[in-house]
Amino acid sequence: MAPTVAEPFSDSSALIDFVINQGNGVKGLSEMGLKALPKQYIQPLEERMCMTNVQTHDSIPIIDMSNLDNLEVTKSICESASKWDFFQIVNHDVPVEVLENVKDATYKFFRLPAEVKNKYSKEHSSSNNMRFGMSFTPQAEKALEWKDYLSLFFVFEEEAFALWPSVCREQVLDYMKKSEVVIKQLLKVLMNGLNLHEIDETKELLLMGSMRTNLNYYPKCPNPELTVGVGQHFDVSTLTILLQDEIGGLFVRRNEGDNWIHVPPIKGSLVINVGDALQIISNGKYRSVEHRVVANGSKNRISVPIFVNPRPIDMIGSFPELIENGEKPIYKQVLYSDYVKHFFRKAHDGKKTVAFVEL
Ligand SMILES: COc1cc(/C=C/C(=O)SCCNC(=O)CCNC(=O)[C@H](O)C(C)(C)COP(=O)(O)OP(=O)(O)OC[C@H]2O[C@@H](n3cnc4c(N)ncnc43)[C@H](O)[C@@H]2OP(=O)(O)O)ccc1O
Ligand SMILES: O=C(O)CCC(=O)C(=O)O
Ligand SMILES: [Fe+2]
Repeated sequence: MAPTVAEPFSDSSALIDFVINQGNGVKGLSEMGLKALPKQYIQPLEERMCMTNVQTHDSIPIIDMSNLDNLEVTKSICESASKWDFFQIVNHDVPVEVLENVKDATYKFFRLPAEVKNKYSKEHSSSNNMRFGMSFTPQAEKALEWKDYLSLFFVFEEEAFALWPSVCREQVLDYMKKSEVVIKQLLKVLMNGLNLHEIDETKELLLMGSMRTNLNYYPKCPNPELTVGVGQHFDVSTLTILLQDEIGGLFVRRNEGDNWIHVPPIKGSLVINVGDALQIISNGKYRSVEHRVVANGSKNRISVPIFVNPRPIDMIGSFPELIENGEKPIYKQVLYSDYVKHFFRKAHDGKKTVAFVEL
């Protein structure tokens, strides 16, 4: 009789226990040297990336931020945001050293023992503002995503210094602080592009009143073509500022049915995308854009998005100044935390969360 290959886990609950409850994550699974992808991660065909749907002759814009006083530059930011919704910036004000430090800190966090990382899980975290987890919303997903993350919601510095993991807190705080300058520049340019020249305190809070930084870790995967790193989704932020490493694997598409476009890693660049909150605030003039991450068969990948958001307590809706004469608001007013909870309640299914507030 042919020898049988021993399954590493007796059943599904043993795998969930190892990955989620004990905090080993998919990183723990990957490091076991599995020869095949566990069935819990096998995505239905429609969720997998099909390489024949990738467009190779187009690329997203790359904007040099070194001369923001130049009208051509601000025009290209607004055009990139409204035509592409996704672009990369280079020569921005976030020092390369800050970016390298936060990438190193991400590796340091994920290399911690499972029991240390698990102190930040939903069940054990001392604050709702820090969460170590796997996949996106495992309780709602038919198939899990091949990703671990640490999510850090910034409330104030004292809390971050007291509670965030010591291996990454200073680096994340520095990355957020330095990025804030760039975020303000981008939002100012984008609002100017819609003829809104005065961003008062109330508007600034609606545009960038809260920030969440996620550290994403996508371990190498035995059968990358059968699963996803992150499924097709739209961010719920106003803007997302994303630092990716040199591995690649992030894809975007503007419209359902379009081919996917790869976002190539460029050293020192930051990837910018519009999220749902800016779509709502601008009454659809800037649009959030669908994106996804594929799994990788030979390399681990990390990324560090900063989600720039309204505050959870804010009611959001289109800015009256951005609704031109005769135009009607497309979206209902919504409490931002209700919007985000709605996003987190359902799996990544490629459906637009913004439909939740369409009038
Ligand atoms: C993880 O993989 C991801 C994540 C993403 C994220 C994309 C974004 O655009 S994130 C930007 C989100 N915006 C904000 O965080 C700012 C506003 N924040 C809030 O409104 C609140 O902090 C809150 C997120 C709604 C949490 O409020 P709270 O009152 O504490 O509500 P809970 O009951 O604790 O949570 C509700 C529900 O959401 C789940 N959840 C909460 N935080 C996270 C998190 N950081 N990551 C994942 N899931 C989270 C929580 O489990 C609750 O679900 P239950 O089923 O347990 O009820 C894009 C792509 C990815 O793959
Ligand atoms: O890892 C990436 O490149 C993108 C991650 C992402 O889309 C997200 O965390 O919302
Ligand atoms: Fe995203």
